[in-house]
Amino acid sequence: MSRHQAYRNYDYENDLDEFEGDDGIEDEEELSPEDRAQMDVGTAQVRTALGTESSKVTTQQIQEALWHYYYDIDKSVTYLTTKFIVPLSKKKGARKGEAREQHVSHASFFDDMPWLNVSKDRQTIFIEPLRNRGGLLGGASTPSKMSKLQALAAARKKKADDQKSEEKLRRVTQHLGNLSTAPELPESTKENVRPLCPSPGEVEGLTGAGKTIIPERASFEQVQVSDKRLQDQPEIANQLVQPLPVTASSPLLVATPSSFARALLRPTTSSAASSPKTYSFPYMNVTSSSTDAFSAPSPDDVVLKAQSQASSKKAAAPATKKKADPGAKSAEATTDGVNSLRIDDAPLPKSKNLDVLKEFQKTQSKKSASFVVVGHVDAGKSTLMGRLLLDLDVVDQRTIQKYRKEAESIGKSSFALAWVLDQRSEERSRGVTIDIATNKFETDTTSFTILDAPGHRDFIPNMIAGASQADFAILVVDATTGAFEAGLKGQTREHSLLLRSMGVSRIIVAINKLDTVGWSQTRFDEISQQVSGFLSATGFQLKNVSFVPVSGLLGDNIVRRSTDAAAGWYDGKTLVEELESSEPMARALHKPLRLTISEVYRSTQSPITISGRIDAGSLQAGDALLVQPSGEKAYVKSLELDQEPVDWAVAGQNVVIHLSNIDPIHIRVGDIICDTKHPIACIDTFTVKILAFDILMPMQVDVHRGRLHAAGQIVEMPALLDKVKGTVTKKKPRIVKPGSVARVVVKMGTKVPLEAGQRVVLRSGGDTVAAGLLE
Ligand SMILES: Nc1nc2c(ncn2[C@@H]2O[C@H](COP(=O)(O)OP(=O)(O)OP(=O)(O)O)[C@@H](O)[C@H]2O)c(=O)[nH]1
Repeated sequence: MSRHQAYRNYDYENDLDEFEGDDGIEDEEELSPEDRAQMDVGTAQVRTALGTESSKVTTQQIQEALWHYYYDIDKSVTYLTTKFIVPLSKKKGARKGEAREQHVSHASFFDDMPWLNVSKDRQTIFIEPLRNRGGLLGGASTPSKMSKLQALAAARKKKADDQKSEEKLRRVTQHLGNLSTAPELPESTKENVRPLCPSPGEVEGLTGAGKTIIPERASFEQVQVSDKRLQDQPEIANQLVQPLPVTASSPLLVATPSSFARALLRPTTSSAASSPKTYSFPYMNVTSSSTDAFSAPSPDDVVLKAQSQASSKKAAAPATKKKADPGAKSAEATTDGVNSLRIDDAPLPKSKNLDVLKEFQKTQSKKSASFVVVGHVDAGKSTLMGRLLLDLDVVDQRTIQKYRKEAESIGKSSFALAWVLDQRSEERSRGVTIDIATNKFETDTTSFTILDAPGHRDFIPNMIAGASQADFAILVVDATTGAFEAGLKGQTREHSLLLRSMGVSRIIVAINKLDTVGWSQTRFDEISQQVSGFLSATGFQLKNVSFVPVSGLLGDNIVRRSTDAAAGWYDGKTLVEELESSEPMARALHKPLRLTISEVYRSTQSPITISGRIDAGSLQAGDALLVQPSGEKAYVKSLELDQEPVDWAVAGQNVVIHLSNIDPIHIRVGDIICDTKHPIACIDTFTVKILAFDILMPMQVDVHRGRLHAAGQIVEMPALLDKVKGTVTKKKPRIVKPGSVARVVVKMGTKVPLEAGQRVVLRSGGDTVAAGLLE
């Protein structure tokens, strides 16, 4: 028996309390006789598997591995080998390598290179020259000795040369000291570093005597040597101005500019008349208009500013308030400008600036409600909803005939009604609902949204998504002999638990397929009784639970009363009547906007269209929204309710929103759309008060909230709580048993948009292990 199985079979009520809690928990766990026997057998098996290497590990190490891997011999052997045996041999290998490295020399390094194996007779032999190279033209190797006369002449020449160059250097240094391209600076600022590019003003200021004047639009030929002292000493002047071969008297001889030069350096406007063939560098041709180029807003800035002003009057109000502080205003304007910059150039949608809640109160003629249809696989959920839509004329008979023909062709004629909801080809070919299917219908009093959930256990996450959008639920139970019992052990039970955990309190139990049991009242009563007991144990109040005997396939007691004589014993409400008498949940109209995206797609109205139920708050066309976790802003281009364009929508409504000014990469199913001023936070650790459906311990879990699901881990279990009062009954339990309420801390792999008051479901290994409320 594995330890997990042992946990399941544990007598929690009697024994677990001793096991849990602070006291004595940290003590070493005693092995049971069963564990001890298994440990001994395992140890022997591991030693056999390790063979000669088994001497390298101790019995304690083997037993720790066995305990850790739940007596899995293979895993334990792999662990021991990698941890204790292979590293040793690796280390040995490493030491050998080190030793070898010490003996490696540069010469021996290339030993085995084939191109070094050249036979001796083919190797080049370098022969030393017999005597030193000679002097010029191969003359004597040492220079011949100078005569006394030659030496005297050479010494004089050298002295004269030295004197000449010293004098030259002195004069150049003196004149360099006098030269400056800048006006005299006050002493205090002389140390300051000059900017590399003087401003036009500075250039204009260089007019004092003794300065080389470079007028604002100086051309090569206009550069003149104006320093008198330099003019007096043309030799030095020539040396100084060599890079610009210009003299005061001679005009600069210039070649005709090439067409490339003409294109690149257009003729200067000022000198064009006097010297049309001269060109200036663009940066010397600075005009006041070009220096001011960025002082005024660009045409783009003007357009963006106008758009952002038009988009929201609300935004304009705080801006006017800030008039008193011009500094703050300009800072604000800059921030606004930056914020309004978008890659998408589409104009922002216009807003009618409606008071949405007032509008809602005015037009509240019909209730709107969403319900989720849940139950065990093949209980007949889709068929029941198909029938409902057919009998309410939402779907016409011709469509059903078409479906029937198509379904017949693949041998699934009984699924024709289910195909009204099951639209995917995979769902139709498998005869199984995979994802939530939505549809709408209206009665005299209410506008309903159907959320048809899949029954198969593999698609529980989709069922959770459906339940999170619903005001109430229809639990479909298959009355066929044996099917109900199977369902109660399966998803009838799990779905009910999930509904309760998701905050759904009203359930209509449709006891379906009663045609297969001849409309047996006994069967109906038996099922009603069992389901009542089970639901009340789950936490539902029986006043919120009602039972209707139906046949989805034949349409009895759904929209019309059953005409079957065998069903005459039932005089209660039809399914539709039960739906109409169900009150939708209270709407969080005054809270900040929250909408969980259930679909993202491209539509004719917009490349990014989303749909989902507004959990809280309201929105209208033109509104700015924030998408979390991407943190990107989007705008509501237009809205649809029940496939009709509308100006606004409120909490509780399933809405289609056509978005603009956002890249589709920033939006995914499961993301939250929220108010830009009161955004939902993205967190990676949260505390949740949960009801455990299975044994909980620090473990990996999948966290589900609506369409969002992400990997996480229970990292702490701070307390067990009293189910009714919520008070702490035990601190730091090591495990939480099924049916207990506890406070646990979950750490997520990534940050996700979650906030206090939201309901989450924890799943592990394909099972729902807990559900609860974020604290
Ligand atoms: N006899 C009889 N058969 C029914 C009735 N309702 C549904 N069925 C049959 O039950 C089968 C399953 O029906 P579905 O509507 O696909 O069941 P489901 O609960 O939606 O299935 P999943 O969504 O895949 O869990 C089909 O063959 C239906 O024809 C009914 O009232 N009477």
